[in-house]
Amino acid sequence: MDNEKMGRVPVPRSDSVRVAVRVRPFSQREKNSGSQCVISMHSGNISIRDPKNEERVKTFTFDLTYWSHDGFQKDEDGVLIPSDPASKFAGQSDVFHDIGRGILDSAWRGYNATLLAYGQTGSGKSYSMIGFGTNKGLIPRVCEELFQAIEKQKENLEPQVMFSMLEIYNEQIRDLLSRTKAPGGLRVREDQQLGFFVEGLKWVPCENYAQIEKLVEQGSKIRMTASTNMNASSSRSHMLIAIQFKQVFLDTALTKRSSINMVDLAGSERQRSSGSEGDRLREGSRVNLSLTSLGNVISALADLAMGKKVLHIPYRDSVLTKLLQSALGGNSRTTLIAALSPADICYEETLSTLRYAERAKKVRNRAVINTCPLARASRAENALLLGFRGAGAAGSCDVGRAASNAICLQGLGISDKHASFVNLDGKVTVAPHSKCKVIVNGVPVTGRTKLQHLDRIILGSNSAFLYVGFPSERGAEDLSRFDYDFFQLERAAAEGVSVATLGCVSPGDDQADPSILAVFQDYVKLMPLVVEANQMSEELKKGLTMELKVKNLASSDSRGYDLQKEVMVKVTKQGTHEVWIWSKAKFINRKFLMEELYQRFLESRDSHVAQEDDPFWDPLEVVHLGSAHVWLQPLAHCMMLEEQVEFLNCDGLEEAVLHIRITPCSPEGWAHGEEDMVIDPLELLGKRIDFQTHIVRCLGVKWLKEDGSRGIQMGYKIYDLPNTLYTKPVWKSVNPRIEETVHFAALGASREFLDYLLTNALIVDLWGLQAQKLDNPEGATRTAAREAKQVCAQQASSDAQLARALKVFYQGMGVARGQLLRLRRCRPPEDDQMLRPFVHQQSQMLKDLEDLLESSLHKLKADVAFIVKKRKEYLLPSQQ
Ligand SMILES: Nc1ncnc2c1ncn2[C@@H]1O[C@H](COP(=O)(O)OP(=O)(O)OP(=O)(O)O)[C@@H](O)[C@H]1O
Repeated sequence: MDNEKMGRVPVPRSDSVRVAVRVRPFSQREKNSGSQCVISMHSGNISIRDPKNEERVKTFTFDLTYWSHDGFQKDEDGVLIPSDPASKFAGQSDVFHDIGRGILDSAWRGYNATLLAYGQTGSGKSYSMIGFGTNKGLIPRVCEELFQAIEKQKENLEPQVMFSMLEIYNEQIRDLLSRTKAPGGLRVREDQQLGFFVEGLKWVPCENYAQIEKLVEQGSKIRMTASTNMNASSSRSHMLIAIQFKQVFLDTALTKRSSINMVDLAGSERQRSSGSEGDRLREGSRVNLSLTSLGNVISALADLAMGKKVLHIPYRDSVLTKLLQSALGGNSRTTLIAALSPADICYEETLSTLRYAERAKKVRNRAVINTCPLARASRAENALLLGFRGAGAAGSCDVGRAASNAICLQGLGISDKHASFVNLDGKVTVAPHSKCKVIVNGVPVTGRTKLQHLDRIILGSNSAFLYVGFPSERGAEDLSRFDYDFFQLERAAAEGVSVATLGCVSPGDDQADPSILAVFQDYVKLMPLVVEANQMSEELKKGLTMELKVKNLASSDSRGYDLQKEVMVKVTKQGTHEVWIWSKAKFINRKFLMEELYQRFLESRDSHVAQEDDPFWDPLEVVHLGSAHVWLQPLAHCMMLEEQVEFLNCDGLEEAVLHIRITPCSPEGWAHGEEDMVIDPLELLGKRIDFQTHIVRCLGVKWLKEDGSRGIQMGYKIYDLPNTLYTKPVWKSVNPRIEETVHFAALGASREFLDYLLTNALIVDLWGLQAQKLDNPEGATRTAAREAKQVCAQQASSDAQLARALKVFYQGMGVARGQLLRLRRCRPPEDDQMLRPFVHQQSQMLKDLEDLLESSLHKLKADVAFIVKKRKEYLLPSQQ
């Protein structure tokens, strides 16, 4: 089974993107036209002078500067070398020495490494990356040295190299190792752990440099190029060569992985100078889209690194930025090489390249070593099987972290002595030690449990095993279907989460909505991560409980349409009940940082971290508890509406009840009477409509029942008014009284406004407020809190009864209002003969109305009397 999972070892600090600049020689064309060199380099600084104004010189500083403009000659092999010892000329080997070696060093150590070549067309990007003839560039040199080093490696290392090569052209991806071109190009997909990846891209396993050399040659031939006005062999496509390098250490069963990305970017020149037209214009703009997006991502990350507030990093804006997501601001050691033309005619472009490079310099990445400890788990799985084989027909073996166990297991949530397997008369059972986590076929077990052939076992957080029974029990099953996802799907099903529970298109229809399927996939992917995060929280004594939730976005649609759902993680601090809601992206990011901290803890037993850097900490935040829909239709008839509506939380359950009144009124605020009702809303067209919203109170707020020290606040937005109106915050009350009125006026009711009233609901959002509290582990305080909670719960339960009673009452009133409206609409018949049945019908309707009013009132009275009695009962003993 494939149960690999990435574990990560931290580096002490985050790395900035390393930026190198390189100036090429004049091209023949530049020489012929008598170009002037506008660039100079001195002690690591690079200066550029404006050819139109000699005085204007701009100087930049970068990590690496390469002068390849002059001072060189060819050796007998055609390799460019310095022409004399004093020359500052930097050849391909110098660039490789700094940049290429850095990439290889990162790869061997298990870091991801990315190299980007940026610059205008013809500035020397391909020369640095691929090279020409004997002047081999970085890519071939890196690959060659990688294999040279592999050959020198010790016996106990098993290296694996996979190679891929693609081109992004016109926002479409083409596999440069495949002769067949997928129509529309290959697609970029997103995976929780892998991030963005290209679906169906060919990855070729390579065993020597010659193979890679052949692949690069083959790929380069296929590479799509089109000439522009500026350079006949120019490329307006981005080429990305990726190498997956995996080292399997046979003695420790540990693997290290590194992903090396080397990107030759398309020319960075602006549209006006490329002279593209027609289809090419589209192509040009789309090439620029990727580069513009890259610039935007770099700018956003640079701002972020400078401490500026950045709401969003636009990785998703282009194919290129998606694929470079981890290279920029993520898990990668990244180098950008900015290729520069020395010529005065390229001044503007070169200056813009230097500015771009300067921004890139500020981007900070978080490169971490990628190790795969779960390779151990699969080894242990073999050991588990072998253990039984060795044990013969009967016996027992313990599994756990400690070396004394028959099967020694590493992994998150695995205790020193975790579980024992017993084979008695050919019947195998498993039993967890103490409270250790053991899950069999998706269900947690607490006692000794019999195992059947092909049972799925999860030990600790996520160490997954398949129990393969004795040969007599085995058939010709396909074991490959029991992959990691199988285990997680089973676990999700045991927790009651499936596509069906999340919502099908229609009952009995297997064809689930694709968005539901996507949410389910997210859920299954995040579920083991949440389990791990909880385990880390427990071991690091962070006291956080994380729960995976599916948020129904329909609650925020004013027309109640069934919108998409999304997963989120509810985080609760155990002692203080503080709550945070994390988006999927935030959780994944945090999980990554948690792993770093946890890894440090494992290595040094030190998990101390400053609060602001603690992935388990966040400042207190306001939590969205739920939304209530108040349908506005009565307003379109100039009718008052008074409702008790539920605030539904993300699970679709009642979070509280809102008591709201919306009253049509005069501009001075005088409530309209029944005589002002209109049958046809169009009668109001163009007229002034005034109404007042009055939020009376909130009832049975669960948020407060869980913790009486909290508060709530409500917010709502009417029609197209830009601002959300918030009620005052109210603390420590399960049934907070609000009593806030706001007057609205539509000066000339438009058809859109009337439509809004007829078809939309006012969405009132309920927000949970929380106050800073200290963890108080004292037992006495806990008991007091528990008692207070009990009283609070009792009170809350009677409040909820009251809320329910009122709700039933108001529902009755709603029906009564409808009947009244119908009565008002009835016009007496012209025909006298029909008058009697009309009167009869009217009196019947009035009678129904009277009955309804009476029974509603009677029920309310009875309910209130019951609640008052109950309240007295539970208040009395505590007063004694
Ligand atoms: N450092 C260098 N030393 C010698 N010649 C160079 C150097 N850099 C570039 N050249 C030469 O300059 C020309 C343009 O370089 P190159 O093709 O690498 O540019 P480019 O930026 O990759 O352009 P494009 O994006 O259009 O492919 C080539 O003829 C190349 O041989």
